[in-house]
Amino acid sequence: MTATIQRPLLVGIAGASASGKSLLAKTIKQRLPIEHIQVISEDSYYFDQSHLTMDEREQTNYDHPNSMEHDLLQQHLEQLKQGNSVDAPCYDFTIHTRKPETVVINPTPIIIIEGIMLFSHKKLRDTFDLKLFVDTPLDICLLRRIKRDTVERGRSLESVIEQYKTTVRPGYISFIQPTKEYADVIIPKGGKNTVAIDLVETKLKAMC
Ligand SMILES: Nc1ncnc2c1ncn2[C@@H]1O[C@H](COP(=O)(O)OP(=O)(O)O)[C@@H](O)[C@H]1O
Ligand SMILES: Nc1ccn([C@@H]2O[C@H](COP(=O)(O)O)[C@@H](O)[C@H]2O)c(=O)n1
Repeated sequence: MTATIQRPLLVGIAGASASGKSLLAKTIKQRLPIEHIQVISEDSYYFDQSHLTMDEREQTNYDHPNSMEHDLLQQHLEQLKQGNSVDAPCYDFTIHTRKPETVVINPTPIIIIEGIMLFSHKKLRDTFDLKLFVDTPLDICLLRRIKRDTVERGRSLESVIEQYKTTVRPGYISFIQPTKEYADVIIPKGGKNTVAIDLVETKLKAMC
């Protein structure tokens, strides 16, 4: 593997919210030389809502594909594939919109993109060289999400439960679960499945 590879290899990791996508991406990243791999989150591509009031932002369905700027993400991945840098948005979950600043992403030999609806957009889906789906039971995801969203995303327990019932669970059933069929590999236990991570590591090293 060399750091001068021209065309980055794009790995997509999809699955339910709090299924363990980020942990899986982080664990794979730790297996490879730091300068060869980076992780991008689909969450950064939620639409900017700075023109809306906080009340209006709270009404948005964040588990519907229309809440994400997938065309921009796809264009950015295409530019990275061609060896160009991109200016990626930064997202703030506590205020449901993008931060004013952007971040420069430079191409690396391997780029992992993780997010719930990555495989729901055909053109975006077709951009990936390897597609992984983290398959975690929804009750486990809910327990993890309650903990994470109250601790890290500034949410109350009541708001997490209400959002889960109205949009998160229905969104998973309508838009995320059906995309499992597009995955090359379905991974139970996510970031703690060392057998699957060993296999992905071997595959990535062979593909670069
Ligand atoms: N296999 C696992 N076992 C136990 N906890 C896990 C596991 N995978 C993830 N977690 C924890 O669950 C929470 C959500 O995981 P995360 O990777 O952020 O999910 P996602 O990126 O799919 O939303 C985090 O606190 C993470 O540490
Ligand atoms: N302003 C927002 C934007 C998104 N969400 C929720 O985030 C989930 C996706 O992110 P994961 O890291 O959990 O994969 C998604 O289920 C949205 O409901 C939000 O609550 N607020």
